[in-house]
Amino acid sequence: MRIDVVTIFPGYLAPLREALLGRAIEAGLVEVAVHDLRDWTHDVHQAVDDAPYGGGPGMVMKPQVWGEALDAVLAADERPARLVVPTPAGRPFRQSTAQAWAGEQRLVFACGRYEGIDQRVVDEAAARMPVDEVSIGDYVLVGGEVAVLVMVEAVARLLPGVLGNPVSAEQDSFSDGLLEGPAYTRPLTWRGLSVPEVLRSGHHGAIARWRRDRALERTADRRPDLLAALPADALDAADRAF
Ligand SMILES: Nc1cc(-c2ccc3ccn(Cc4ccccn4)c3c2)[nH]n1
Repeated sequence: MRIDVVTIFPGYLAPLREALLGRAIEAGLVEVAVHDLRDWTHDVHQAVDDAPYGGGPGMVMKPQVWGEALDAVLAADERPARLVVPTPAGRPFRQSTAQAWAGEQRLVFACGRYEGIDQRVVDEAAARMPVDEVSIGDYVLVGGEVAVLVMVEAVARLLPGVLGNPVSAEQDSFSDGLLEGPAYTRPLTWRGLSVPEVLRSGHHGAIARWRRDRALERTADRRPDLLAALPADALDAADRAF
């Protein structure tokens, strides 16, 4: 997969080159290119924003600069691309979104700032490629860069070879519709707190049942919406007894 990010703050994307994802890039499992939007300005002030038509607070990012930038970035590789535009007004980005995007050959992320990007950039792009306007949560950030870091990590970890132990991607929180339960490691007792006995019993059936019960308990407590959204056949009799 090739990932391109266009932003006026390229430095914000430096963390993509760290740790697990950095190693995946070095291993050639994923390519990442970060581009400075200002490279496609032509005025001395390198203007990327202007006042909003219709008035209102803040500034809007200019369509001409974005149009030239996206044309150039898309032309740099023949693989078909999906354009992703983070915005507070987007459809929710979920694990299912990450799973769908993990199958793409190419993702191009457009990081807005100010009050966002002129809508015509999205509308014009949508005439020639798939475009997703997505939100990573119900809170307002200052720009799209942090959202891109979140989404790139969620997608990249699903790519073959990126995670050391691929099984864990399948056993993700949300992959079975429930939150993950508590996890423990050594020491057996820490500050007077011990590890639940069952986890040391060696009884794999009992351990699986205990873990499922803790996941159900936590989901009911913290995300009842997820529980309500489970398909009817997702809970077996033992689950219902819980
Ligand atoms: N889940 C999300 C995504 C964002 C996000 C993504 C991109 C941009 C580009 C600019 N802003 C600031 C801004 C503030 C007010 C209204 C519009 N935009 C962004 C915010 N916030 N929260």
